[in-house]
Amino acid sequence: MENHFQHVHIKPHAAQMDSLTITRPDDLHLHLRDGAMLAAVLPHTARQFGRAMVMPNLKPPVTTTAQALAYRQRIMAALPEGAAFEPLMALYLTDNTPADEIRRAHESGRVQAVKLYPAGATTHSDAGVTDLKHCTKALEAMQEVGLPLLVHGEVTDASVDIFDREKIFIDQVLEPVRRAFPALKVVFEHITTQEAADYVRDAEAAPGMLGATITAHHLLYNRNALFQKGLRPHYYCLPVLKREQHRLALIKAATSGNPRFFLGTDSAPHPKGAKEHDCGCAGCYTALHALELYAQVFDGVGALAQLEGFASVHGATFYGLERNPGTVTLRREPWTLPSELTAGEHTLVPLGAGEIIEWRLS
Ligand SMILES: NC(=O)N[C@@H](CC(=O)O)C(=O)O
Ligand SMILES: [Zn+2]
Ligand SMILES: [Zn+2]
Repeated sequence: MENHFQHVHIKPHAAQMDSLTITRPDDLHLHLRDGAMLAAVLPHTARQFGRAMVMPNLKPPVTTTAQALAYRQRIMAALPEGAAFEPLMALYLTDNTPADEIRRAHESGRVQAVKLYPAGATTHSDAGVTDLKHCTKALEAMQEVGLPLLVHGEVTDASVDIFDREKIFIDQVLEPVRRAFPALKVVFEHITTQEAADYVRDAEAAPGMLGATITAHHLLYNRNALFQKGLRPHYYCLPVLKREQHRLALIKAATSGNPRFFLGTDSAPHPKGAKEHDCGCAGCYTALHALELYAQVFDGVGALAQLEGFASVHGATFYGLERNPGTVTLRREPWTLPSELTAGEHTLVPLGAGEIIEWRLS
């Protein structure tokens, strides 16, 4: 059982389902990168998902509508022939984002969100926001035109323990910004703690005003995965994996049917050499097998019936989008995940490399 997603407790259920067909899903938090990496990873996402919210933390970051539209064109050009996939674009918020840029983004019809990276919080966040007080005009404009704020929800204060950064972000940043801008739509991205799940579930918010994405890796693993018989860089992401108690709270949230919770893989490709390094990059590569990983989790708690809402309905509704046309089918058909993949001149190691996964996309 060693290499077999041992953290998911399989519940016996009355009628075992061996196949599941759902509306084509959306990945509402995704890193596609650029150039050869984009070309290598995009087909994995386009095979499964109808749309994805593409993160703007390129180097340099996507801070203007013009840059977002140009990036969108590069993504469209990298799509495999005949793929029906639509990238949803996000702007990277900085201390200097003018309100006019927000209006241009909205008017383009192609930019669906604005992303807050607290400066220094994660990969390519150095150009991020040092203090939200610099962003008042931009946030007012977002509130006015209805562009959601997506947050990497961690404080960066060096005195705050890395495992507490998300919990403290709720009180220090998230709740104050939601109070100051009551008509701002907010997505708490890649939540990792019980506190975040409880906050999103319980906060007072009209329908469509507050959401959260949950990754497959935070549903599958607790922080022990980082230290399983040695240091495991491919399980290192931000926010970092947490205790089992938190993983269980996330599973509860994701499988609850609550429309505030939806799928966002945070698939974040980094070349193998940049992960297996003395200062390894944060990010797990899950685009290859994203939907299958989520199916594994939902099946593990007997909640496959909730997968379609989480993966294909709640996120689309939040963003005011129609559901995707078409369906995807998953079958119970165990297969072994590849130990690595070629991505142009680079190698990628997918999450759970070498492990057996129960579900397979047809
Ligand atoms: N999640 C990660 O660990 N890394 C992401 C950035 C992010 O989403 O915070 C990346 O771009 O590599
Ligand atoms: Zn992030
Ligand atoms: Zn991310």
